[in-house]
Amino acid sequence: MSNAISGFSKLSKSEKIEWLLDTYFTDKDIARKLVKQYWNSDEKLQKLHDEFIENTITNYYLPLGVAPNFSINGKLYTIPMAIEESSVVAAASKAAKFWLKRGGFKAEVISTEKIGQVHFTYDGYFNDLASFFKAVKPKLLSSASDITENMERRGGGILDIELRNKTEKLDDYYQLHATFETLDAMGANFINSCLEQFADTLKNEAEHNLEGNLDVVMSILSNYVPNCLVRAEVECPVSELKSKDIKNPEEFAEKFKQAVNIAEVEPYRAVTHNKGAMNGIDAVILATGNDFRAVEAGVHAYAAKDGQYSSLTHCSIEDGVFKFWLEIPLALGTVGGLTNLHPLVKFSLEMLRNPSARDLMQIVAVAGLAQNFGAVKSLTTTGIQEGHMKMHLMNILNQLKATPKEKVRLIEHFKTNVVTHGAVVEAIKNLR
Ligand SMILES: CC(C)(COP(=O)([O-])OP(=O)([O-])OC[C@H]1O[C@@H](n2cnc3c(N)ncnc32)[C@H](O)[C@@H]1OP(=O)([O-])[O-])[C@@H](O)C(=O)NCCC(=O)NCCSC(=O)C[C@@](C)(O)CC(=O)[O-]
Ligand SMILES: NC(=O)C1=CN([C@@H]2O[C@H](COP(=O)(O)OP(=O)(O)OC[C@H]3O[C@@H](n4cnc5c(N)ncnc54)[C@H](O)[C@@H]3O)[C@@H](O)[C@H]2O)C=CC1
Repeated sequence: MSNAISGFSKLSKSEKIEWLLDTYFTDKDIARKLVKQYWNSDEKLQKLHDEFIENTITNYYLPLGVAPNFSINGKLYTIPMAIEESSVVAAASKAAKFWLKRGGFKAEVISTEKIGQVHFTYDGYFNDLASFFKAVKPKLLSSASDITENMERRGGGILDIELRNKTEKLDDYYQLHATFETLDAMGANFINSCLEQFADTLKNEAEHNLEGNLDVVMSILSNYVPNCLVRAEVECPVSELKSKDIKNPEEFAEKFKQAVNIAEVEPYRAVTHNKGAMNGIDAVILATGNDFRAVEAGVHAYAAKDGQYSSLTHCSIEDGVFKFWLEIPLALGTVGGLTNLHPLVKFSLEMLRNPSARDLMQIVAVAGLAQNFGAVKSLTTTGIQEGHMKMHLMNILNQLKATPKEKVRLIEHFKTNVVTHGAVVEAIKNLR
């Protein structure tokens, strides 16, 4: 415990860095130089980034790539993607180009309801609590009117509050289960403020008008939003699947469907299958300044909604038509959070023509579907390594500190040779 420190948060940025260097690094000059190398030379811009979180010491770069040629409901988009993994942007771009010639992507928002809960305990009779809730519900709603005024003016606000009896799961456990429409905001802060107000009102009213003890445990939105759903899909006649990598479209369609069916019934495969979709989803979520932890948690809960973790995408072949679709819950914002603060987020949103939250839900779902299509297409044709390792080659060359000249020679060499880590090591050895 000799590294424990009290009052770290109160130190200045430089003091924090010096403490880190003294405590953990052998070559402090190199470590200090690295940390400072990532500072933006524009001090105002750096300060903006410093203030996003706490104890900031420097910036952590992720590449921002773009995938062009996405036709979504007849409109063309170039989709921004912030991600560290090679081949994801290439796969998205390739899938976009593939479907551009086959009718493009269709997407629709099914619902936009957000959820929040006040979790509380009550040791009296349920019937008493139910009558009390009925009487107090208008007060719960009106007590939050200061918070909801602006949202209501925009057409959103609180949709409903229900009392839920959870005592079969846990002694004395009840909830106020509230639903919200938060329009272009993800809504976490709005919902949490409403919930905390409900909790105060509930507690105060219970003290005077309810027999027994009512205790509020916590008030928080849920990141599980099964009624904030978006669907994206592609379809075309099986015969039109024919392309550079698909010589026999009927065989491809059957095998692709089989791969999706496997992910529907086999959790080990479903997790990896969905990871492929999340490659696209997370990259757009990050580029547009949304909360990827919230999205990840909610999407995976949805994938397990029927009691077993399963595929987020589905496939059918009916009457010679291949159809592939994805349905996911997404609580996104195009206002609030980081969206109006991070200059690259603003840039990304402008590139997407300043979408509403509903538009962004569709774009993100399409990115997920495209990514999953690209991965499963590779898996069921060439195998994943061929394309992925082709894209990963530059990372291996950089790891091996290849010179610019060596890179040119080896990129040429691997146009006709299979990329594996061993093969690249061998080839660079032969050159040197
Ligand atoms: C990697 C490709 C696209 C190569 O595919 P290819 O056929 O070698 O590409 P190409 O050189 O013929 O180019 C065709 C198009 O692909 C795109 N493309 C091609 N190269 C680039 C590039 N350098 N930069 C940007 N875009 C690129 C681009 O759209 C290009 O068109 P163009 O721009 O020339 O008009 C293909 O093999 C592929 O889609 N592979 C799938 C890769 C993948 O899914 N990667 C994710 C990481 S693996 C993983 O995490 C998930 C997984 C697989 O486990 C999920 C699962 O199991 O389901
Ligand atoms: N469990 C979770 O997911 C939690 C997430 N968070 C964080 O909360 C943030 C998101 O919260 P928000 O309340 O969305 O952001 P926010 O607190 O920045 O509020 C956005 C506000 O924008 C205003 N607004 C302007 N135009 C609007 C429009 N057209 N539609 C809707 N609202 C409009 C509204 O007053 C709205 O409340 C994210 O950064 C997230 O990481 C915070 C707590 C918990």
